[in-house]
Amino acid sequence: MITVDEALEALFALVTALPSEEVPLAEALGRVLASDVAARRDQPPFAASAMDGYALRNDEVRHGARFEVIAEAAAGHGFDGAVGAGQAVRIFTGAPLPKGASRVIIQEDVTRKGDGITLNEDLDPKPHIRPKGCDFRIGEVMSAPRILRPADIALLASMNCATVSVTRRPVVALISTGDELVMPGDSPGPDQIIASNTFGLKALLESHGAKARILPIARDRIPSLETAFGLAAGADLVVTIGGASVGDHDLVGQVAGQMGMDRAFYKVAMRPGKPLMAGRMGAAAMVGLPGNPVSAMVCGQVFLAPMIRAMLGLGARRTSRLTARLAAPLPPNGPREHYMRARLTPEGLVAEGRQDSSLLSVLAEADALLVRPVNDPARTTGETVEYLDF
Ligand SMILES: Nc1nc2c(c(=O)[nH]1)N[C@H]1C(S)=C(S)[C@@H](COP(=O)(O)OP(=O)(O)OC[C@H]3O[C@@H](n4cnc5c(N)ncnc54)[C@H](O)[C@@H]3O)O[C@H]1N2
Ligand code: MOO
Repeated sequence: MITVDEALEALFALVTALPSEEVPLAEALGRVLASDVAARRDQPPFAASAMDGYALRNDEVRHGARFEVIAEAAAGHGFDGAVGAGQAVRIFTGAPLPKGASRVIIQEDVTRKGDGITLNEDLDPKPHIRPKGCDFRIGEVMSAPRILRPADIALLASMNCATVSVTRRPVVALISTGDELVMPGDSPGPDQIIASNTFGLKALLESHGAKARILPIARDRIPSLETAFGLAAGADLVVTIGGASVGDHDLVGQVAGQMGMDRAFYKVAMRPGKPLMAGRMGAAAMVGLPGNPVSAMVCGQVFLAPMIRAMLGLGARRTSRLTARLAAPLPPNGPREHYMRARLTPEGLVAEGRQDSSLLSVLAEADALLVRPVNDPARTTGETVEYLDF
């Protein structure tokens, strides 16, 4: 059996960064910027007032000084003339600062009478002017790769970019296998359960930037699995769920092999998730996940999410781990890396009591996967351990 790190390296070797596509800025949230973007203008493009008030010459400012208001400058409607000695321009936030002016006095600091103003005592000392280009200069770069957040979208819009080049979303085909499965909303027979893994994995993969297609459930028969693999054509990554173990009805490896899957590995020293397989199937990468619901979700987090990030051009790196103190002791770990469902409490991390890989309710309660290294000795309360945010 190979280690988790060795499996991850083998999985990275199955994928490459995908090409880019141009999308409207309004649809770019969460996408990965594929190439650097340079600002097409200065922002602001002119020195601008930061407040509502009066623009005048700074060297004339003192308590009791009087000025004649000669014009108005508003956002979108600047004043073309110049401000001379003893003159002021009524100005509003965002308006271009008129020529000759070097300070804005906020309106709270003046007394206005007709076309004249007098400066009050205790003037706000700030100039209230935003210099041209103080936010960004023409040619300044937003660098790729980068997952676009709301603030990035706002900055790109301000740079006057209407469309943006992003990495194409990886397309993942998800195939649940098993005679016992029906879709949510169907009426299960007495021996049947609901296919939950495809839905959990679709959500997980899409939260990492993939586009996931749920294919019809494949039955535990060779022609049914062949049909499912056929329907997966065109996907960048084909993921099967279940049928990966050693039972008489576990046919995924056999059928994938007959259909040309070049196997990279089978079985990883981890818990849950041991009977994991992967390889190349034509142009696509193929990963066969174990069927137990928690095993499938943990493998999704530990293996599929990093593969998606690599395809998005974000680099081939394992999911970053955080650290926390233990709020309860742990027994020694065995020969497989153990991903334990755990809760983050104010006192620290607490592993859930029940760790059976069928228990989705325990997974949904958990907010962390506590990582126990191979043969980790017993741990006491207060020791620092690693975990994945879940
Ligand atoms: N003799 C052995 N038996 C098993 C071993 C072993 O080493 N020797 N490994 C165990 C481990 S660990 C796992 S994990 C499972 C993996 O088995 P499969 O990948 O073949 O999965 P299935 O048998 O098809 O299903 C297991 C379990 O999960 C349920 N399931 C399957 N697909 C879904 C789905 N899409 N949604 C919800 N639930 C699903 C299925 O009904 C079974 O209950 O093998 C152990 N056995
Ligand atoms: O690996 Mo199985 O995935 O332990 O339940």
